[in-house]
Amino acid sequence: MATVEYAAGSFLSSQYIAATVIIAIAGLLIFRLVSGNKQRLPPGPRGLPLLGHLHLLGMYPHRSLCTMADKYGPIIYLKMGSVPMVAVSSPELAMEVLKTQDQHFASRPQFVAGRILAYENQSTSLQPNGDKWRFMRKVISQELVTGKRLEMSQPVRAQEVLNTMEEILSDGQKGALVDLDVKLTQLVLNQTTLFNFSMKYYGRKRKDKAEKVEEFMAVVKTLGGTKFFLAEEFFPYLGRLDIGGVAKRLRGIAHEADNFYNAILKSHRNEDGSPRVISEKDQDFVDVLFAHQKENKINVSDDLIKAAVQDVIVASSSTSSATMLWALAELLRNPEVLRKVQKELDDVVGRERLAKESDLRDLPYLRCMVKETFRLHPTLPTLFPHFNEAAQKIDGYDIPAKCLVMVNVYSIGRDPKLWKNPLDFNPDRFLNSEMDVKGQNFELLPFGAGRRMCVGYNLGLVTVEFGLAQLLHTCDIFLPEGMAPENLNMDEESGTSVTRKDALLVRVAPRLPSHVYEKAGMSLL
Ligand code: HEM
Repeated sequence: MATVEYAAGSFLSSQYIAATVIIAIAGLLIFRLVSGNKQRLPPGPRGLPLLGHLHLLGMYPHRSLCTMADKYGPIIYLKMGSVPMVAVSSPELAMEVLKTQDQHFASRPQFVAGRILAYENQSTSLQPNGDKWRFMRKVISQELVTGKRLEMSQPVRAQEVLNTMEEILSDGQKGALVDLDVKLTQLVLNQTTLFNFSMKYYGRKRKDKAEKVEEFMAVVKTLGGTKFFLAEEFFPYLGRLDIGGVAKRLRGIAHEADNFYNAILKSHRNEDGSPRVISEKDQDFVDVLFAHQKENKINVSDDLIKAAVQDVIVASSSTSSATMLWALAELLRNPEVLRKVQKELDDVVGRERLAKESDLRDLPYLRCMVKETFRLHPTLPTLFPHFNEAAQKIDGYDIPAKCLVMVNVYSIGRDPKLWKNPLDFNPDRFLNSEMDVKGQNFELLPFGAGRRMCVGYNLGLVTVEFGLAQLLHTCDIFLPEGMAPENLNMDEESGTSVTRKDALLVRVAPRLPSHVYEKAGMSLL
């Protein structure tokens, strides 16, 4: 009897357990169903179990999101593995995210790649919304890229542009095809590193101050080309597996970069470790940050300084040079526009002197051409991901907490409802328009808008506009012999920013009388 009782008891007990499990699963499903019904998520395509919609983004997420927007509308909900993502692609919804609800969406997701490469996400662009981020933005906007500082650093920028034009023209005179990709990338990197820590790395006339040029070039290239999405960003439980050894590789790069920044910090310190004494006008970004470290109002660690310096190098260099290269490629494909830009330069600057930054205000067509480039080729086509800590609503839809929010400025720039013949490169569309790129017009947002807007947009803009003005004024550029404009490859390469896939190789000839170059100290051979 006891045995039967025991057996029955045991039987009942396993029935009980099975029932409990079934009820639990059913309860969970019902809860999910009910709570899922309660939430009104934005529309979007059907995802796969576990993977969500990751497989739909492909190599060029901005373009895939643009195609999805055509089907599902200007707000889409996706799952990246276990991470929710919302993409908006209309000026109205961009305004909602970046202006009306700016305070809710002004944070950043904490990327695993950023933890490895950017000193625990301490760079300005990856910091979450908080005191340190506000501090860094304030230092950059009030001490690094103020109108006064930009004016003070103008001769340095101008000299670098001149050196680059001299190299381009010299190479062109030798009959070689000139790789504008290399020349303009090096130009912007020189300008950026001079601005950040008073050293430059490239060119015939470099002061031989900087060491390990190749290593530096490799690090910047790798950082610029890194896609910030590792598998473990979206599948946290895969973290320890490090599939493909990506995290290990990133740690190697981070180590190299760290050695490099340590040397820079050391060069800005005295033997005893105190910051070097230098007049205010000669201070670079590292000096400015050391001064704040000394004040000790907020914990400005060496890591924070290194993260900030690296951020400005990566954020400013790849974006500015890529924009110039897109502009030049469009001009080569649209010779009529090129002729108009050069005619304006001849009318305003003439052929008896070189252009100056102060000429830019009198070159409206050139500035329209730059806007048109930003419209068709925003180098950060979905901005950096925005992030909301708490659940919010956009356009009546529920946005879950901790969601990646992407603003697809690429889609907006090519929307036929907003732009006539959107795929044409036509700067004239901006001629009688008040629209600018400074975050007030949500149809055109190459620098974003609101609290997270690019903090160096004024420097970025002048770098691009002046670099192009000087290049197009001093040089005639042509496609390689026999290449038709429509055959110039416009494919994209997607990394931290979207650049041209192919190098831009051109033939170059001087446009100005030789005495103008001589007077400027340029030797063309
Ligand atoms: C043509 C050149 C440039 C373009 C197109 C560009 C574009 C952008 C964009 C789209 C963002 C993200 C905005 C968002 O997430 O909402 C950004 C952020 C940023 N940019 Fe730029 N940028 C350029 C040049 C520069 C320069 C010269 C600097 C140097 C001071 C700079 C420093 C930064 C920083 C630090 C951030 C992060 C801001 C934050 O998260 O608070 N950028 N940039």
